[in-house]
Amino acid sequence: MLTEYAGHDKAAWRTKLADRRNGLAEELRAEWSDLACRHLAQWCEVQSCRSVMAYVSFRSELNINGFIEWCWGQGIELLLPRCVKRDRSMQLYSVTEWSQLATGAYGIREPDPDLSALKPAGTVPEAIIVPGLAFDRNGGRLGYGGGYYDRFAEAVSNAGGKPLWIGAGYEAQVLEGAVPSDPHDLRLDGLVTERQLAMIGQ
Ligand SMILES: Nc1nc2c(c(=O)[nH]1)N(C=O)[C@@H](CNc1ccc(C(=O)N[C@@H](CCC(=O)O)C(=O)O)cc1)CN2
Ligand SMILES: Nc1ncnc2c1ncn2[C@@H]1O[C@H](COP(=O)(O)OP(=O)(O)OP(=O)(O)O)[C@@H](O)[C@H]1O
Repeated sequence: MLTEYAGHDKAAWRTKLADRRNGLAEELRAEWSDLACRHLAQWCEVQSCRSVMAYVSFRSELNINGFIEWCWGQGIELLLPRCVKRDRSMQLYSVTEWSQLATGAYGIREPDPDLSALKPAGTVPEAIIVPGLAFDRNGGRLGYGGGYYDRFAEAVSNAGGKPLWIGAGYEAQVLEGAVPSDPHDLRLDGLVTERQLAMIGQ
């Protein structure tokens, strides 16, 4: 039952799921990350994507750096978020090389505002690749609890945008049941793992 996960229980889930992800061997994480990057690139090619919002992995997250570099090679506009802690919003920057990043909020490598181009508020990428602690097969996602992506999804929706939201993680992060979910939580359109990129409900 979804209600049994409501509210503060998410915290216990986060600890358990972070431990599980941290326990995956580094070598396997690298191998799985490479496979997922290939699925992402292939999917972008089929979609003829011209702009993608990605993330720079931290801790033991699925590393999509290979995909980011593939986008650069293809001339696909690559957007990365910068956290604004004050109101827990995210601003988008267009990034063309790693040297434009600097260590930012939470120790995550983010666009350096002096070295990258800020996109106007309301910019809507065609696809948004979303990190997380856990996912389910119906578009549910559990993040770190900052609500950054949930707020961003609301802003995108208010701007009238309809991007494709693609969760990214290892198969080991995909729960067979439903992840704890609240009404404000972002729903994903697809999920990429080392196994495949699958659209939800297909
Ligand atoms: N690579 C990457 N970038 C991302 C995210 C992400 O999950 N992965 N985010 C996705 O939202 C945003 C950052 N959100 C974060 C929110 C909380 C914590 C964090 O360290 N939380 C503490 C516990 C709570 C606290 O101290 O405030 C922790 O986990 O120890 C980290 C990132 C934006 N950028
Ligand atoms: N659109 C929103 N507007 C205002 N507050 C929000 C919004 N979405 C989420 N929040 C708040 O943000 C907090 C964190 O939400 P939640 O626990 O769902 O985070 P999460 O999705 O796991 O984290 P993240 O998106 O950062 O990875 C909650 O207190 C929630 O009420």
